[in-house]
Amino acid sequence: MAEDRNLAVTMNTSVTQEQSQSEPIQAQTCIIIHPGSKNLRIGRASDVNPHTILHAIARPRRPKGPLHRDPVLIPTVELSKENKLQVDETYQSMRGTLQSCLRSDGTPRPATSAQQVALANKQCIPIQGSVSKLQYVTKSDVEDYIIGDQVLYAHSADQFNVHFPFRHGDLNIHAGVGGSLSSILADLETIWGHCITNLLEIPKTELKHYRAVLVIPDIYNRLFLKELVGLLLIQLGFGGCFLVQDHVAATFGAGLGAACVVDLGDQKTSVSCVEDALSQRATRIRLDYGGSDITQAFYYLIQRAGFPYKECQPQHPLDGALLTRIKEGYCHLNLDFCGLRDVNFVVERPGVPTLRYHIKIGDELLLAPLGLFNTEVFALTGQDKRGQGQANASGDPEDPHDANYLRETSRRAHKEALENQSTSTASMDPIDNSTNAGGQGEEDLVVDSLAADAATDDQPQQQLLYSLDQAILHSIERCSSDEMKRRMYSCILLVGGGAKFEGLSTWLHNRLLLQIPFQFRPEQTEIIVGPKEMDPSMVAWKGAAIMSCLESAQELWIRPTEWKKIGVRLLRERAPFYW
Ligand SMILES: Nc1ncnc2c1ncn2[C@@H]1O[C@H](COP(=O)(O)OP(=O)(O)OP(=O)(O)O)[C@@H](O)[C@H]1O
Repeated sequence: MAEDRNLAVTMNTSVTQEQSQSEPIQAQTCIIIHPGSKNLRIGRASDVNPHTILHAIARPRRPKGPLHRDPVLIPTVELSKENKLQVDETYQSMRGTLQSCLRSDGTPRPATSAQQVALANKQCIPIQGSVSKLQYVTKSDVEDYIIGDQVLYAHSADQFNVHFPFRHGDLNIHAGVGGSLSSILADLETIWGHCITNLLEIPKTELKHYRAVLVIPDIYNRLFLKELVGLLLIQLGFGGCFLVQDHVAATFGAGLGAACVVDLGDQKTSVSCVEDALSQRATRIRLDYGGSDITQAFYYLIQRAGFPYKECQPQHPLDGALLTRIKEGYCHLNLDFCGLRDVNFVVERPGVPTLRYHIKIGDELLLAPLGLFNTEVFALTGQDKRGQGQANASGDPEDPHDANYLRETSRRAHKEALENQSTSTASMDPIDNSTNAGGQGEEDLVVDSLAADAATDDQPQQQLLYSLDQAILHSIERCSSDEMKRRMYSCILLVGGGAKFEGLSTWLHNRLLLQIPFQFRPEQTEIIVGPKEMDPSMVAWKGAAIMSCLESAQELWIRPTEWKKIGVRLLRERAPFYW
């Protein structure tokens, strides 16, 4: 019911004349903010593309204060013997599969081995260039903080604390310094405020004339959302804001009414089914792996194939960024690319001569992204990786109609209904009594499920670490009707930077074709990456920009005055998603 109401809010184009006149839609005064675990995308709704920066901040460390440096790449872990064996066996079996693959013209595809690659790189000596003009940023260069890509150059000798406010697709709460909710909100205020002033060139004092749309994760934590609205309206001082889920925004960006949306980010992969601007709650899945895990898997593989840049330290920000660039430039899922391929890269560290490498890499380029379909290998970056679904709503002291209230009133109403039933049935024919017993059973079920809801408040539903194809199948299986399942199987939208691997859509298509249940098989399954030639990592941002200008979105805006007065209840009433 609540979902239907919100659907009406989002899609309703019959905003009253008065409202639309009083609030003209001006794309230049709408700022769209899409924060990610690695990247921040920010820009005016009227911009063709947003500014994309590393979503990180470095702050000078206090003398003798605690040190905390969030890594650029998700770190690898010490593998147990069994896990190491499992990872190696999985790669071995993947290599075996590649050996039996055909190219698109039907000819056998020659596979490469790690030994072949190691042999080809044995003689590789890097070419030394001139001394790099890059410089590390030191404490004396900085007044308060460093933001964005500059953070990669924050002096390594423990002068700075480095924070990424988002990790694994959600706020990066941790027990270390800078890991509390208030510290993270302070970091976000600084980073976003800095971008607005310096990249968008809007003075902070002017923000009351601007509105913000915040793109939030599909699976969200209500407490965090409440704080983020406060950050936009009170701390940053925007004149209005609304929140939109990234998957819903992606369907707007792609111009689709219904799609199973798959977001391949840096540290998470999320899937959900969206129809008419609503992400179906039961279909939401977030998995603990993304592009960063693929980069680490790639490094693991090339190390075993004699990677000649022996000094590489993936935990060093500049090497982490270098490995990421090589992955982005060369890794693929295209079976027509085979044999040893030339890979060129330059190692550049401030103040020392650059080193240019020309090396060969073989099937490692394909095996690394194939981890998306063989998730056992992601044990490399964590042996307890999981998936999760949307947590149930919990109580909020500021919201008199919070989930607890709804649960209580449902229980009371249920009890009264039962009492009424028993008095009325007492005077009835015993045959009718038995009919009522059946009805009562049904209502008990409702109460049971409400009780179960209470038991799982705030606890994200734990799920298995599905592979990409399994996650899509599981998500679609949870759609409420067969018709919807059919629609979702016919249109799968891939977004996020990780969707850019060449050949990913064909690979996924082939995997899914074999597994879609016969009765739901659509005439055609379309897998869309980069709709309308858009960069897949910008689709959600674009969608939010489009939404902000729709007349139907005008009733979603939350104003600072009403937020101060009414608070979180406004989100229940206005959010374009089930609160
Ligand atoms: N051409 C490419 N090929 C493969 N991967 C790419 C390419 N370009 C970017 N990526 C990867 O995409 C990821 C970043 O994607 P995106 O910006 O969508 O993530 P994010 O929003 O910051 O993170 P998250 O969604 O996990 O919160 C990085 O891991 C990056 O290496």
